[in-house]
Amino acid sequence: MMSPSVLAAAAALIVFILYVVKHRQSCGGGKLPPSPPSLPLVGHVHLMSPLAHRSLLDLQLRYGSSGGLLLLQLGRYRTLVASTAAAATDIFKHHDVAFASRTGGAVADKLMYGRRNVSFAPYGEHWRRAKKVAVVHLLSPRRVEALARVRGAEAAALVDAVRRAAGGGEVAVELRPLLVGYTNAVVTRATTGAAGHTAEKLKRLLGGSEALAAGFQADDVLPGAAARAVRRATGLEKKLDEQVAAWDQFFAEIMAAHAEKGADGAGKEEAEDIMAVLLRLREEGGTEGLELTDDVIKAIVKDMITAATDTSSVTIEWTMAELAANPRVMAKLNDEIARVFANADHPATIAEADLGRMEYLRAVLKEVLRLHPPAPLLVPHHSTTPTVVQGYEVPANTALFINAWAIGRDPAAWDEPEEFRPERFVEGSSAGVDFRGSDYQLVPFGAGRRVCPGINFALPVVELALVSLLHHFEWSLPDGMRPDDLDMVEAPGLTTPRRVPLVLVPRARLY
Ligand code: HEM
Repeated sequence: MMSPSVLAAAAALIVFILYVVKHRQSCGGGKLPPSPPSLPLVGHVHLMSPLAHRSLLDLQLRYGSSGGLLLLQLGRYRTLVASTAAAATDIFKHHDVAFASRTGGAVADKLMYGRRNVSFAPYGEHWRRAKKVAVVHLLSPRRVEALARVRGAEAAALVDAVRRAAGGGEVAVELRPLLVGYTNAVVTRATTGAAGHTAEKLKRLLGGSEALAAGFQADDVLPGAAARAVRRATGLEKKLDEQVAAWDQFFAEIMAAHAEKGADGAGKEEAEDIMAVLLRLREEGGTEGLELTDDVIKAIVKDMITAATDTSSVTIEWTMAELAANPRVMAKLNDEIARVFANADHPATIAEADLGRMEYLRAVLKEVLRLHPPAPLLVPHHSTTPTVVQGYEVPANTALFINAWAIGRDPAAWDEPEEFRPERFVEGSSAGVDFRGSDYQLVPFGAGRRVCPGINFALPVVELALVSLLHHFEWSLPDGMRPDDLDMVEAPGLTTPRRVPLVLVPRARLY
């Protein structure tokens, strides 16, 4: 007798063949963007390595159009890949609405309450309202400003954690757990108002979800019912259900705690966390037309937590790595920090207002995000109408990868793109280029309608941690290691930390 998993795989294959035949028939007859040779059924999946952004740049260079477009069949998704600043410019300037939706799937549905969050929501009224709530009420400059005390306290805790890890001597320290601890603590406090035990719980939940979302899934290759059969047969469905239940329980407890606090929070709007703001908006009716059910509130808070935590810690780790790899830049940034502090009222404490006076710090951060965008393919977009991009027809229902990692290395947009040189943002042809979505050669936060709404939240979190680490410690490579020895390759995933966690030696500075 056949085992359930063999039966499921056979059923999946049949459904998949039917799906591919139907799908291929639905493509129009215009001039499509160029594609590499494909295999029956799998399309181009076999050409992808786990580091998709790197495979996609290789494929672009071999098979792509001169403008930077490539069309692939990745499992069940016909996928347009944009790998140059010119291609990104055309898409964001002229076809933003057409590509403003997201690819979906049962896993995203399950993990995000039927995609009723912001980042995975299909383009439409729910997304529009939820994003407005996020921009106007949750991540506004005023609310970000109100979290300054939280950031200050957690940055001080990060410095203490480094001191403890170094044990008072000059000991090599692995930075990642400390940085994840820092961003996790800031984000937990900002979203739920809780700390300590709650932050630990959240860290475990985030770890579990990441493992489930990593790599190519049955969902990416097979249509609905077949993918579900494979998930069931492989035990993934059960793990997913357990994860979903654990997150839901977590949020139910946080909501209950907020309800208990009740009117205590009223009148103290400035100190409100994101969950509290959403509950208040529901109460007051100022929800921009968004129906804020319990599930929608949970979906949005979960979205903020998952979008904010790893992206920020990954950025800080890459920055410290580039500084260790480029001692000249490290020394210049240290000088800037020392100069600003020498003129500050309290030279030992860091005021966020001082960050705005650190022009070179911002240039360093731009250079890091150019070479190491934490989400190298952004979040995949999806087209809802047919379009013509750079003269090529792109049918509706096409996924879109904007390869921000490749665009940051586009030789038509950047002088000596592989060189780490923050000065390019201060003088020369790239001076003034910013990452907020209007300069399409630098899109670590995306651009257009789907641009990241968390930029203002992320910048002080990242910059305050960096300045704290550099102001309180001198950093060097472990004994015997030279800057060129640092491995600068990413680990696979939707967000890409360093493949090799960064280990550096801190030496406390005395003030
Ligand atoms: C260094 C930190 C961060 C980076 C590099 C980053 C990057 C991104 C990218 C690439 C996207 C997708 C853009 C696109 O699809 O075109 C995105 C979307 C999003 N980000 Fe961020 N992000 C960061 C921090 C944050 C923070 C702190 C928050 C919230 C507190 C946040 C909330 C979101 C949300 C809600 C979306 C979905 C927007 C939509 O689909 O309309 N992000 N982010």
